[in-house]
Amino acid sequence: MSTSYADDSLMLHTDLYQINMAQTYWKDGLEEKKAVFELYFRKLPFGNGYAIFAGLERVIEFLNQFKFTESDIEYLRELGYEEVYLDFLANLTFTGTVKGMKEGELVFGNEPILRIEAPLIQAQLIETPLLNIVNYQTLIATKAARIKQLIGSDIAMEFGTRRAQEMDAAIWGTRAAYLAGFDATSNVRAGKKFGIPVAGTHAHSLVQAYRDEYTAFKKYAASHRDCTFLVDTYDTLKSGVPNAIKVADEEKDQITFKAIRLDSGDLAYLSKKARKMLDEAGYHDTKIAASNDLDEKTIMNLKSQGAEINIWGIGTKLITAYDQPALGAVYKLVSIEEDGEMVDTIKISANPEKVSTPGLKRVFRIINTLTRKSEGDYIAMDSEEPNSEDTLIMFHPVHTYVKKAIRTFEAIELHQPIFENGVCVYNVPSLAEIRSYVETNLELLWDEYKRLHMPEEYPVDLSQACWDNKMKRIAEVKEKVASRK
Ligand SMILES: Nc1ncnc2c1ncn2[C@@H]1O[C@H](COP(=O)(O)OP(=O)(O)OP(=O)(O)O)[C@@H](O)[C@H]1O
Ligand SMILES: O=P(O)(O)OC[C@H]1O[C@H](OP(=O)(O)OP(=O)(O)O)[C@H](O)[C@@H]1O
Ligand SMILES: O=C(O)c1cccnc1
Repeated sequence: MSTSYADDSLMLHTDLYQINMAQTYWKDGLEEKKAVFELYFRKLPFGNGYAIFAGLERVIEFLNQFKFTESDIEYLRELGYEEVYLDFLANLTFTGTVKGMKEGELVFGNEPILRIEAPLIQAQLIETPLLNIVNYQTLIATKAARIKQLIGSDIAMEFGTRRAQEMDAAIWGTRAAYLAGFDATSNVRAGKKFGIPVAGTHAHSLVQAYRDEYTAFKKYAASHRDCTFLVDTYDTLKSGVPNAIKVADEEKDQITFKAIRLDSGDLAYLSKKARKMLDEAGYHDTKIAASNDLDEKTIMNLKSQGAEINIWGIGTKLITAYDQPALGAVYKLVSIEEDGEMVDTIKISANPEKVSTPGLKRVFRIINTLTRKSEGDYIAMDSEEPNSEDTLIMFHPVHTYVKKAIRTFEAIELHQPIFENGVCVYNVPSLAEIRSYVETNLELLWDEYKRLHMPEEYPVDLSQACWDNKMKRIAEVKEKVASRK
């Protein structure tokens, strides 16, 4: 049996090693030592050309409630932590400064999505929950954006709750899908919690319960104005569609025959045949919904076969990010206080793509003022002002010979102040605002970056100063290592 606590919190929703590292720092008298961490992923998911950042609202909620409760401390006491350390933890509040992208921002590999400046202990304790939130929600938002991009003005319904990795994933996943362009969800709690439109049809069990399709549709029609009938329980074309039309004819003035739903068989073939039958019966406005393990690949396939489907119900493959179940965002230390000064830190790897970029940085989206399209993102040191430069040189951070010079540009800073010294200073936008932000942002990208298959690589470049700083730190580390030999 699990135990419920009246004062439950998410403070222990972290890895034990964070609490152990915090203990080391605290014991060493480092509770005020400042650190700067950045949260970013390296590789875009699903082979997509962009990702949609989601999760900020929950990150803010978490940081606003950053406080160990009595039962948290009691549990840590049971684990054997010493009393003086527990006293310190019990009094800990979040005093850090956070900058980051807006929710719904288009994000790319290797650019800091969130930047946390805080006492090392605090910054360390929040690593795991922040990654947990951002990794999942960003992944689902990106998957949803791929699907919505493909279906355009067709309706996308999120049906995944029964298949989601538990309840939190269903709720926050459907929010991520909605902000990235989905139109509705079947999850009623998500409707109540976030104001997402809820919608739904009926299950095969309705037909099975009445043991007869005609009766089931008739009874449904007697209790609902808007009707979508699931027509594939017995035989879609011989029984399902004819029964739906018969009931609609009989109940003409009582119901709106919104749609039929197909959930098995050859969806292209059945939808074309069903469309013809509905049209012949005069139901030109009745739509055809489809479900059954759909994702962007199947939908593209169905579209290429001329499927007559205008409502797509998508569950398992969206909510579980079936073809890539993790984003892989990381949280890296980029600067640390030493003798009262901040010094930049680096993590070296044999793989040049994995070498971290040291120092406090800002991210700019470089908009070409002639085309109003984005030329790429530009990561600069905190003190740099790209807008004051006449010509911006953008070069690939690994293959540096790949470069371009841009003269007509506007550099839009992507990081917003989120927390200042522990106080949230960010005006959290509504979901509707986030949705339209995603839409207008996608307009900034050339189509080559947006195609679903093998998109062009969107440039995420370092300023010269940022690149020089990185090279300097690499040289320093190499020298240090060499002198130890
Ligand atoms: N015309 C089509 N072209 C490509 N894929 C299709 C087409 N029609 C259906 N599909 C997809 O093929 C898969 C069919 O899966 P499956 O064989 O499990 O379903 P089924 O037998 O039709 O129904 P059931 O769910 O009852 O098993 C689904 O993912 C479905 O979305
Ligand atoms: O296929 P997904 O993308 O995961 O979408 C959700 C699925 O959930 C339902 O099936 P289920 O067999 O659970 O119940 P049903 O009896 O209502 O069909 C529905 O019919 C969809 O097929
Ligand atoms: O409303 C529906 O049709 C629905 C809801 C959840 C899962 N599958 C279908």
